Amino acid sequence: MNHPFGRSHPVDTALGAARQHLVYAAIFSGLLNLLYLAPTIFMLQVYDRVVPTRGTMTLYALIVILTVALLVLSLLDLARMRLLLRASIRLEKRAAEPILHRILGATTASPGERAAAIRNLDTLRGVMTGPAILALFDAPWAPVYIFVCFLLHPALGGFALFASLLLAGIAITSEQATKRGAAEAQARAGIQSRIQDYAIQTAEVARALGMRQAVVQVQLRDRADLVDRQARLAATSGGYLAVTKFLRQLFQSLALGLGAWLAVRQSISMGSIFAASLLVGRALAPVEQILGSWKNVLAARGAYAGLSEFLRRPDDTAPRTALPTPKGHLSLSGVSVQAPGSDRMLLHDIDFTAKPGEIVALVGPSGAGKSTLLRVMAGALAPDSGEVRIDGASLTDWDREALGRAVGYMPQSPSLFPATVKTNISRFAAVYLGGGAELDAMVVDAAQRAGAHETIQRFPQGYDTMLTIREAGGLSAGQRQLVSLARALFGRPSLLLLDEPNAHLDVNGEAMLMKTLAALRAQGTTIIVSTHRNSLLQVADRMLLLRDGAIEAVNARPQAGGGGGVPGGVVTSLSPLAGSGPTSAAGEARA
Ligand SMILES: Nc1ncnc2c1ncn2[C@@H]1O[C@H](COP(=O)(O)OP(=O)(O)OP(=O)(O)O)[C@@H](O)[C@H]1O
Repeated sequence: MNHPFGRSHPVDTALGAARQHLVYAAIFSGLLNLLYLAPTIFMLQVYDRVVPTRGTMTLYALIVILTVALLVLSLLDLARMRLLLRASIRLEKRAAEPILHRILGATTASPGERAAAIRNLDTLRGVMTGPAILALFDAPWAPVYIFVCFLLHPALGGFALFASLLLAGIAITSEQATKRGAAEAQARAGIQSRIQDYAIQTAEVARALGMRQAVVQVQLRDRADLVDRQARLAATSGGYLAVTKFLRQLFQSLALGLGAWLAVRQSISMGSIFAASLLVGRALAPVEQILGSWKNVLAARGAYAGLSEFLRRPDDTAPRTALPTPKGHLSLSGVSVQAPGSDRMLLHDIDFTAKPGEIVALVGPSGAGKSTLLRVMAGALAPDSGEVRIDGASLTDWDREALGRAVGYMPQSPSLFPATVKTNISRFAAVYLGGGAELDAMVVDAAQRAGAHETIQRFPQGYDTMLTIREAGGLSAGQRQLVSLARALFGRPSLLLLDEPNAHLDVNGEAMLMKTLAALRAQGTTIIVSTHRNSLLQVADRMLLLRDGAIEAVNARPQAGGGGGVPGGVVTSLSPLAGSGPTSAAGEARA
């Protein structure tokens, strides 16, 4: 699929696309603000023209004009709201796709950063139709009201100018005072919501292990911290808002007083007294509006900055030149991976190659880096240095989607989606292949080769059984593993990466898996399989021993009777691999 926004900043592109609507909304705001003057002019005319001349006909005419002006004002207001709504829909349409692609496609982002990115887009879209943007649109028109005040009398104009500058100053001070706290509170709220989701998911374990009290206490502490931050922020911005409200009301009344004083001195007409008060009020209103919705303005700014930062990462979703379907030549050179946020090496300078029709068993003690290595080989995790190549092309040069369809990856935790078993196995292929008998046949073929067909048929609705959002998806650990294996085998991949595929399989399942792997090897599939159990080693051509993130040994398959070079066969070579014995399999492997 083409991602036309992959290379530039998709939010800027989307905002650019919504610009026309925003420009019209700004123009409408101008007209609206001119029409807001209508009641003031009406009042001036009533006091200064109608009352002194007792001109009832003039009054009727003025009422008609005022009614029309207010009607047009309401229609413009409605049209402006619709324009902003359209702009937000446009933002969603243009930005959601590239951002979702990046969220799922970025190899370097943490889950928190991915979750924040989509939340930021929602925030940005929400602000487009909220009161904050209206206040921002109205603010530039305040000078018009001040100008009209000047027309009434320079003293009134000067007063309006002073009042609006003072309130603008307060608004800027408020922004400075709350900026940092707001950003921190927003970041904490994001973390907090993720922790809470996790606590809900793991509630079962917490109940069983008597951890409820403790988990609740920890949650309460975190919540209290967040509430405290938010309360402090609200108190600060609330204080500024209260001062602003007080000053605005005071200034509005003082304008009336100033007008009366000027009228007594016969410098202005009677009508101008009230007009001055209304105009000053109108000129100051946007400042108060902006302060009232400042939280949203800050949130929008933070959201935009957050999205920009996220989108500055390398774009893994950008289209690449189509390469032929891979045959399965895998090579790693100098691959190193660091633990996020520390300099601990999870993988260190890995050099390794595998060719089509070969099964390599990845072994090593717990935490040796087997899963990490498989994730790197699958392109799920980008190495910090070094290169992974498939059929000679670097992973970064492959079109990730096309390559992914030729790769079968089965992670340690099956990670199934809340969809039907068929949809899961087919990797949502119906979206691009369309459904139909051919797809069904491919799904059943994958399930049969994974030894999952019979198991799936025993599910309540067979292949159409819906997996739930719950962590286990409504299946047993072994069943999940079978479905995940079938998904890995879907589409007959040329490179198969399996992370402990037999961890939950029964004896029959394991025997079936070994038969499948042998058959796939015969068809020329490259297979890398990590395991803690010795049985799978019987089908392996080579064994790669990892320890502390580094390759300790690569050796040919141990044959019964020591033919492969490991004295004592597979079983004796495995126990040290589990990390307990003093004699390492590596030593044996080197022998
Ligand atoms: N996201 C992560 N952040 C930090 N450290 C990590 C992360 N994932 C894995 N590790 C660390 O990387 C090391 C290797 O983990 P990995 O899961 O690759 O080991 P493994 O050999 O597959 O272990 P096992 O046999 O228990 O599955 C471990 O020390 C682990 O603590």
